[in-house]
Amino acid sequence: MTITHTTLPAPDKAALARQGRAVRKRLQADPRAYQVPTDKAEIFAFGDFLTASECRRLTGLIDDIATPSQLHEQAYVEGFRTSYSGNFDPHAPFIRGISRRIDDLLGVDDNMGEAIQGQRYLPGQQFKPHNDWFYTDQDYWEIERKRGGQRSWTAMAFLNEVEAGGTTDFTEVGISIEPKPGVLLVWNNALPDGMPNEDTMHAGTPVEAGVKYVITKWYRTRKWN
Ligand SMILES: O=C(O)CCC(=O)C(=O)O
Ligand SMILES: [Fe+2]
Repeated sequence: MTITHTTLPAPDKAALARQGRAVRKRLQADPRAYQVPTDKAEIFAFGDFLTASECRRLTGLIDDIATPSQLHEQAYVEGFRTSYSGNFDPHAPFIRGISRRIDDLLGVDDNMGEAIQGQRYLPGQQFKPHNDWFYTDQDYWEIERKRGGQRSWTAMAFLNEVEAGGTTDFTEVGISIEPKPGVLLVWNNALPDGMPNEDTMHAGTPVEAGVKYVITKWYRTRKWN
């Protein structure tokens, strides 16, 4: 029997629906937001969210903090997420400023967001198709449940131009987004009713030439700690 994750109990469903509505309303009213035309998932893009100098500064910080990326799944799958990543110090004024700008854009309280993570992919490195929301039948959920619960929205920014490869592909929606420095992607990991949206499946495809740098901020339904 195949168990799809949408048939599992959905903790935080009401909160996800509520947060979904609030953020959707705010983004759709924002003239800077471009909404990807699909009814499968709510995906928005903002051009020039970060300046060139902010992008440069962030890539330098990623080089300082990056260590091999972790996966939430207990059984580590070889080759699944081969990038290097690390969390920025959320108290550093520069990071706090960027973090607040993302909170503001979404209209979400800053204590709901995880620490911003920086990520670097060298040629051959990738993040295979995955969902950002937690699989609540996995052992890690017991920990995540207590530190903020289910993930709601994701905000991810590209920091540089990649020579070849390294696109962000939403495999179920059928779009492939090329890294452009300063562009911020924002998407709802849940459906409007608060159930996990399987169609938010996405991948960082292998970098073929050059290096790829991104930052990601994941939001929870409750206070993150
Ligand atoms: O690097 C990418 O394009 C995708 C990154 C990603 O999926 C994530 O940080 O959750
Ligand atoms: Fe992701």
